[in-house]
Amino acid sequence: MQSFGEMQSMATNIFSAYASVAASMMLFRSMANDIIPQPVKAFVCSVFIRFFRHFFDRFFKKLSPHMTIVVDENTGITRNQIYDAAEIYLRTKINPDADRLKANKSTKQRNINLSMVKDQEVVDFYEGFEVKWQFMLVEPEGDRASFKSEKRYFEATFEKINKETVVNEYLPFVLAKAKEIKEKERPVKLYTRDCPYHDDDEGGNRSGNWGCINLDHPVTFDKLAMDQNLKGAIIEDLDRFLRRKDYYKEVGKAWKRGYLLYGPPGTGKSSLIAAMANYLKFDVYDLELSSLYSNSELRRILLRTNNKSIIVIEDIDCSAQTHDRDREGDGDSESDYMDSTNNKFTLSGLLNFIDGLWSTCGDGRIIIFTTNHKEKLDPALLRPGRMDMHIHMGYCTPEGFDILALNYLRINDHPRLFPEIKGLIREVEITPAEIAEHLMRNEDVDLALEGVLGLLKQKKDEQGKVLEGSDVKENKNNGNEGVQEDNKKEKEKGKKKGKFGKIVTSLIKFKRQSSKAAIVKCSNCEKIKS
Ligand SMILES: Nc1ncnc2c1ncn2[C@@H]1O[C@H](COP(=O)(O)OP(=O)(O)OP(=O)(O)O)[C@@H](O)[C@H]1O
Repeated sequence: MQSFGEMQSMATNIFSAYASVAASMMLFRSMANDIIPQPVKAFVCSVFIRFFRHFFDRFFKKLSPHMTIVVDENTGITRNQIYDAAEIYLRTKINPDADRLKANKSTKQRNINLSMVKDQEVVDFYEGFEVKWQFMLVEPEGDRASFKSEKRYFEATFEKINKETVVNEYLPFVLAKAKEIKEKERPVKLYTRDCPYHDDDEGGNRSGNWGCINLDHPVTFDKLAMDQNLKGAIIEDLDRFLRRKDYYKEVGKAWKRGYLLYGPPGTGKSSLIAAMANYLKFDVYDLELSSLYSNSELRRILLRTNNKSIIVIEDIDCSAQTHDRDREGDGDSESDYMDSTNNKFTLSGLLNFIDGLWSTCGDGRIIIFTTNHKEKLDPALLRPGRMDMHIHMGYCTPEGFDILALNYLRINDHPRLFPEIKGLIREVEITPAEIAEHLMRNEDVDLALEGVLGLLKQKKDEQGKVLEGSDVKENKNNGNEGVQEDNKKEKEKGKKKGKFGKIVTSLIKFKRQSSKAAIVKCSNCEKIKS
């Protein structure tokens, strides 16, 4: 056992040793402070801190059941498709109660998009597991910060056991969903050969012969004044067409559909095409047959159309090439019009393309012919299987008038004037276009309706005189019979270009006068764009 004196001297030794170590440390520290420059000290410290952080991270992450996938905005110099897709897809998953969001809209976009702000989290569920997305933004630091762009990326965190599902199923699902959303938001385009330029053509048609503008046509099926059953049948047909993409492939048929729209001018054929385009979100190609010189040109032009599009050939009866059959051959059979050299444009060239060549290229095409005179059309065009649906657009009916009154005057009824107007509509032939025009003439409901009434009375007088001594046709909407009065034919003479073409022309004019205010006439409204 140690004596008290020995213990005392040991403590003294320990204290003196501690004092000398402390003194040396202080001396060393003050020397280091004087000798080692500040940046070197900062560097040594940061190395230590990084080393320990890395060590701890690795240790604790080994125990974590989660993993994180980083989705950078760019991969090298190109954009990362997954980043773009995640940005679009996650917009639909943002918590509606979020306190802070970003609002974006480019000149090309129609709507304002809300997106995530820095560090914001969005939780998504896929196949029963959770994927937590976080938007990260790193601002550049240092002297040259203003020359560098910020770094943006997403972090997707989920349980490690779901790694395979996330990579092989979830991320492809996000890509597909984003594509779908983009398709829906994309404005429908109107392509025409008259248009000299493209409005944001992402479809890759830049090298083709088509120019395009946005089809800002507000018409939808519910705004169309036409037989409700027919309208329902068209929508059903379009839905079936969209649904059966794989079916067409299975039975070895091209995924295409043909419609023939016929009826007097002003009954809504062009409006129906615009409604179909808006419903399907298909672009429209307005093909002017009179501008074509050969079958090969036609083929080249049609091959440069995008998938999922509507090709419109208006007023097919007015096209000299398609009804002047004598020039093409001498008989009735289609083969008579074959032009083996492909040096001129022929009806058979068009029909062959619709039937055959087209099948080998492209997907999701709708071809629409319009005519005011179905009876004038070449029987080859009407052959079963060529045009899948023949749609008659007739004169206005009382039910059609209800839709027009709701569209233009926002009224469902008018006890004083509706019964008289509807009674006259049953008696006279009047187009929805004529009624629409009169409904738009006055903001005052009574005055607008009285205008329509006056027009109907005037029409009744005129038609009464023309039909003097002859029976009034019982069913004016029955097929094309109602179109055949001579006075109407006269009126339609010289009308070579449909309203659809006129809309194209006015839209192009508007684009050219971008600095001035231009008035663009739409289907059912006068829109002032500036
Ligand atoms: N059925 C309808 N429903 C609603 N509006 C219509 C209808 N028919 C015509 N209109 C109105 O009349 C205008 C002209 O109609 P539209 O150009 O669609 O007729 P169309 O049958 O194609 O005529 P055309 O044979 O002269 O090209 C449209 O912009 C629309 O405002």
